[in-house]
Amino acid sequence: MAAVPSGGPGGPPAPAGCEVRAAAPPKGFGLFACGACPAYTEMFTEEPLFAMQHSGNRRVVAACARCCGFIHSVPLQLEVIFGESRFAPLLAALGDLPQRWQVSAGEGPASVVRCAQGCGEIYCSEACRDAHFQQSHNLLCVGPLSEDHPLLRFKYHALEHADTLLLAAQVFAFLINRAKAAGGGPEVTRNLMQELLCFCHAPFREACRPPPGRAKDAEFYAHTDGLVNQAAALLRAALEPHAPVEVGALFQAGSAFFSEVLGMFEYNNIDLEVASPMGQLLLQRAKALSLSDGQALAELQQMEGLLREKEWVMRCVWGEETTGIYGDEVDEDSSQPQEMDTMMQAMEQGNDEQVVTAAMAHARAEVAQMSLEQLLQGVWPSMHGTGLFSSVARMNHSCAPNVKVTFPGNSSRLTTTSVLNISPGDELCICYVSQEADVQTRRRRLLEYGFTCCCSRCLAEDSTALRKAQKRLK
Ligand SMILES: C[S@@+](CC[C@H](N)C(=O)[O-])C[C@H]1O[C@@H](n2cnc3c(N)ncnc32)[C@H](O)[C@@H]1O
Repeated sequence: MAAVPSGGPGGPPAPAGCEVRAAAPPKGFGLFACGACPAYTEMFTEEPLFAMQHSGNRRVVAACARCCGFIHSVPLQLEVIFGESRFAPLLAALGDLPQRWQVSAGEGPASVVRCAQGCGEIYCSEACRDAHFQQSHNLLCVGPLSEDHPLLRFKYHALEHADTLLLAAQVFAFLINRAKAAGGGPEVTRNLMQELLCFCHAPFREACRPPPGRAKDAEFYAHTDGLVNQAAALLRAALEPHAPVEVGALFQAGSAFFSEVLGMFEYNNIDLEVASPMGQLLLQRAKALSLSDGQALAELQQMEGLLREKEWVMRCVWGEETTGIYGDEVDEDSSQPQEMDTMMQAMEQGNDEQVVTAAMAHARAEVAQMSLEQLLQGVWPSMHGTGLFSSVARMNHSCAPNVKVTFPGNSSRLTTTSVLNISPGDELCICYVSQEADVQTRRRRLLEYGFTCCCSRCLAEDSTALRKAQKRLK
């Protein structure tokens, strides 16, 4: 595979009050504060360059394909969570309650905008639909295509292997659209590729992590190379008829640039998490219902039945695919998603049916014990996805960070907030992993970003651990 130079300066300008410059080796570039900023102050907000909802999360949340916000439709959100046919009677029994809950919450009537070409993508507004179409969807919509079209085959390949292949396709479609808007041609395309390469640090084979227990051996490299080459060939075949010259430039070095873009999403991605409005909406409605009114009581009972079923679904069907929290990243103390994964795996493999049935019955019994108040406080699934943000992509890691990233609105727009007092010239750092984890766990997880953390907290905790171990040996 031909080499593609990557990393380095460039990219979009830094947000006001910040600058991108070289950080202390071996960190590469970093984002630095130009002025002082007191702790717990909002610093800047940022839209992603590229973002998408995890494909597994689409099973429980109806989110806008462009802004990743929850679609404003209580009926649709319930249809998605209770999508299996066994829940059809439950939804039918609700009648028009979901629409009434929507309106009573002051949300206005439910509104879902669909892709005009019938591919199934949904949006929160026409503005989002049109912007998405202009950015990349015009080249990636599968609505009008036949089953054997390379784009459909690419999408099946991506769904089977990695969501980030779909994000890489967004990047390629975006670059083609931008190149054409700027007059087109190989030179324009190469310049745009160069802008993106400042966020790339390694090809996919280097940046990706193997499944648990699997070494990065020759067989693993052959497997990942094969996966990337196959995806690149399908994407090239799908895009080439639209823009042969620009696509020629994107694939000039075979699948090398595609692989760099995939590697970029391994090292640079930010986990998107947008909280569900459903819990709050139903809580408000429940508070508004007067218990003295017979009709209101009936509505409350229906709501209670629905919430009980939702709790059961969440206990039985939630796994890492839907939460977007994968393997190692699950906090040691939150065992639920892992339990559910084990259960789902057992179900999928068709073995140990009794264990699964017993676990589901156990979940049912637990949920039956919950009071209405507990049910109303229960968590609804969040939108989980992945995004690339140009400024945050320049922020290095610290185990004692001075900045945190949140998604306070109903969209993928992130907000950065200082968590310590910041002085002019300070490097702005976030924590890439769980701050609560011990030094060994943090180091292991950070290896997935291609480095060993040597921050002062790690060094202090490491030497304490070493001293304790030495004492035990004495
Ligand atoms: C999101 S990027 C951060 C910006 C990057 N340094 C640059 O030059 O564009 C993540 C990459 O930065 C490097 N990095 C981040 N924090 C680091 C740290 N504390 N020590 C060493 N390298 C770090 C690693 O190469 C990591 O894969």
